[in-house]
Formats: sequence, C-alpha cells, structure tokens
Amino acid sequence: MSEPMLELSGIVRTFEQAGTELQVLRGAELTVHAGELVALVGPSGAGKSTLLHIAGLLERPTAGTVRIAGTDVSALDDGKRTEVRRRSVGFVYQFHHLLPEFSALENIVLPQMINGVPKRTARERALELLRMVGLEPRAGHRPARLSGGEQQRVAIARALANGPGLLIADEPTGNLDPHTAEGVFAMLTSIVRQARVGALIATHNLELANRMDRVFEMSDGLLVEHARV
Ligand SMILES: Nc1ncnc2c1ncn2[C@@H]1O[C@H](COP(=O)(O)OP(=O)(O)OP(=O)(O)O)[C@@H](O)[C@H]1O
Repeated sequence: MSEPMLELSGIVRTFEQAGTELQVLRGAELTVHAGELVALVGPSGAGKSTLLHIAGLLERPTAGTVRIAGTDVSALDDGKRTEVRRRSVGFVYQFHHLLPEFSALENIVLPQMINGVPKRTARERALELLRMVGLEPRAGHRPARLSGGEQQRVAIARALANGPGLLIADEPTGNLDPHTAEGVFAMLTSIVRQARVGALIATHNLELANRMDRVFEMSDGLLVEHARV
C-alpha cells in the first residue's frame, strides 16, 4: 500500500447556530493514499465542504487529528499550518478562481513565487504543468480567452504548482458540460496517478464518484465507505 497523504481520525466539528450547537461532523475517519482518487458524496448540507476545509487546513476541527503526508498538524500554530498548506495541499473548486488579469502561465507561476521559488524555475515548472494538461500553446492567454474546460485545466495545473502530496477538489467538474467534464476528469485521473498525489474529491455526480478508487458518503456526521462491485 502506498503512503498516506491524508489521515483524518475522530474529526468532530460543531458550529454555534442561534444559540444552539450544530454537530456537523461527529467522528469522521478517512485516509487518502498517494496516487489514489477518493470520492466524497452526500446530500447538500451533509458537511462535505466542512470536511474538505478541515482536510485542507483552512479550518480547525473541534476535535480529532489531521495528518498531512505523515505530519500531525493538530498542534501546529496558524503560521506553521499555512506553511504546510502552501507546500503540501492543492485546491480545485467548482469555479476556477483564476486571476483574470494574469495569463494562464502567470496564474501558475504566482503560487510558486509566494513559496519563494525563483521566477525562472517557476516559469519552467508552469510550462511543464501546462504541457501536462495539454495547454502549453495557451500559456499566454488570460482566463477570459480560454474555454470553461481549459480554465479548469489551468486551475488544476495551478493546484499542482508547488508539488503538493494532497489535492482537494470541491465539485471540480460541476460547472462543465458532460463532454468537457469527462475530458477534465480523465486528465485529473491521469495526473493523480502520474504525480502520485492523493486526491479527495467532493461531488454530486455519482457516476463520476463510482469511477474513483473509493467512495465515502457523508452520513449523519460520519463517513461511510461504499461497497464497490
Ligand atoms: N461557518 C459556519 N457556521 C455555522 N454553520 C455552518 C458553517 N459552515 C457550515 N455550516 C453548516 O454546516 C452544515 C454543513 O455544511 P457544508 O457546507 O459542509 O455542507 P456540504 O455537504 O458541503 O453541502 P453542499 O453539497 O451544498 O456544498 C450546514 O448545515 C451548514 O449550514
């Protein structure tokens, strides 16, 4: 078995709502290994985004342990958690969130420069990533000049810019037509395998979920693994 990129154990998350306590996660357990795609499904409001935020170190759980590539981040202060997040976690959302005034290439260069990578190295890496997602010829284009599928490919390349071990995606193909979604999903799968990234992907698309390596359903604050046939 390949090494775990994400380990969640006993994850509890409660919110205060109008003076009452809402327990969204009640002890969720999950491991995502290198090179593996794990689907996260469940109805709206079940807590998928909350779990992704906790796994991606954007939020702290009320209780429980988060390990990223073997490192227990629970005891780290906010600064150290941000460092781990920038180095080890890539995010893809339903909407690409690319910076509109920058080219595809620059959108992939920027997160590397924030991490202290020299510009020249960052450009080379960005070009390599654009090649991987089949968009090298579009390197100089701003997002508005790219199709929805191309924008999402650039967003995936950007998520991988700093060589993360973990990719967190929230409905990455939710805004695309079925044919384009298919192409983006196939590309995402091949990159996850090739780069040995662990991917946790929330989706309402059960057909897509069933093509991933494992499927977990958020149910009553717990994660239940679906039996595969
Ligand atoms: N910051 C917050 N404060 C209070 N309640 C919150 C907060 N964030 C989320 N919740 C509540 O937690 C529950 C789970 O929300 P979450 O967004 O994680 O669901 P989801 O499964 O991602 O839904 P969707 O599929 O619609 O994106 C909801 O009842 C929501 O209202």
